[in-house]
Amino acid sequence: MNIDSAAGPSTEKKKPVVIIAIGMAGAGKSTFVQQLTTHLHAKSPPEPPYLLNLDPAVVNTPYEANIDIRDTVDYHEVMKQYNLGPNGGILTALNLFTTKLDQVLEIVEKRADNVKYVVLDTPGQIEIFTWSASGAIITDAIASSLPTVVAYVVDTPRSTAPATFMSNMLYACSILYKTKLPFIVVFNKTDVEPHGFALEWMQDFEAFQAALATHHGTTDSDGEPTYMNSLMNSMSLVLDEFYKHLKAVGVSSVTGAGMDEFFAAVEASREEYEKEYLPELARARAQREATLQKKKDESMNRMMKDLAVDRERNPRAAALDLWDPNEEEDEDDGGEMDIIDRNEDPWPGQYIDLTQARHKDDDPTVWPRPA
Ligand SMILES: Nc1nc2c(ncn2[C@@H]2O[C@H](COP(=O)(O)OP(=O)(O)OP(=O)(O)O)[C@@H](O)[C@H]2O)c(=O)[nH]1
Repeated sequence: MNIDSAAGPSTEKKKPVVIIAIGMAGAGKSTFVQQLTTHLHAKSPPEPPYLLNLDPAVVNTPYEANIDIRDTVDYHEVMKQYNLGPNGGILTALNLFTTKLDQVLEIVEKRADNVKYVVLDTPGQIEIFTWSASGAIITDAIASSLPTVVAYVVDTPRSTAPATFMSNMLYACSILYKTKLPFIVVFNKTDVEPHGFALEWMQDFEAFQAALATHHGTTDSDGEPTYMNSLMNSMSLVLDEFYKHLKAVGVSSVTGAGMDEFFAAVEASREEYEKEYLPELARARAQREATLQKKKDESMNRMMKDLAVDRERNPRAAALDLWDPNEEEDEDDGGEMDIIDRNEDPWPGQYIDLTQARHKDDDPTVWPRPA
């Protein structure tokens, strides 16, 4: 953070917070990211965020991304070469981009001292990011190096019907339990529809049930509650528990209303990340390492036993099988940077189309085809 010079040399610099903007198509993610940027630029001194666009299919972004997936993967080429439709194309483009994730992280970490926020705009088709392996890899990799928060953008005017609201909240719930990251529900477009009704439904399940009872289509021709109505009634009790684990704010990405509240929620989420997510991450990592070490030890013991048996059976071959210290080691292929950080000066031929690699005779790379 930019405050440490004022706070004295002993104060440790805070890491930037990564905000992952997720939401249904048309919820306003890109406009929200643009409004975040405007808000941070307007601060004194300005705090421009570091922006990553992960939507390969977006035609225009209303902000200038620092790293843009479209610089690395040509989504139309991916569709053509792999014979895919739009969703398959976006998913495959994201998979190809994920193969370069180490470079992205390296660049982001280099910028970490100079920015307070890193913002990720995700593909319009929500499930492509939230339910794909690459989405999970990107989220986990980022969250294991920097404090990360999910901003789940909701189209408020389209969520006023209890059934739509509940579907949206169930989706949010599934993302929360999948990522386990601090979670902010951002009720967007409050200039069109204030989000008071949503907060009330989240705080008081009886208010939600009352809204459900009065909403048309929730009773059958005999005036009895429909199956859907009963289901949603029960679900509202389940979701009541889930609502306790998240923060909710209302914003307008057009007027900028609610942005201060959003950033207050982000700061609270940073603390939550440090207190809850990090220890859990360390525990899971230690467990994984212990399991891996156990497996390694087991296979090493097995191999040593097999080797001993082989040597006993064939002592002549064993005598020839010696390590030669003069033998040359395999050379490291060096980490050539392909990801473009737009903050740096452009250079000729910086555009790298990953999909074109398949066509170069001298390049043996074969991109994996989707299953
Ligand atoms: N009135 C109003 N309109 C908004 C607001 N935020 C976004 N919009 C509009 O909603 C539409 C969708 O916004 P986008 O930012 O493109 O939504 P998105 O979620 O990025 O959409 P995808 O590209 O499909 O992922 C656009 O017409 C925006 O102008 C808001 O706060 N208020």
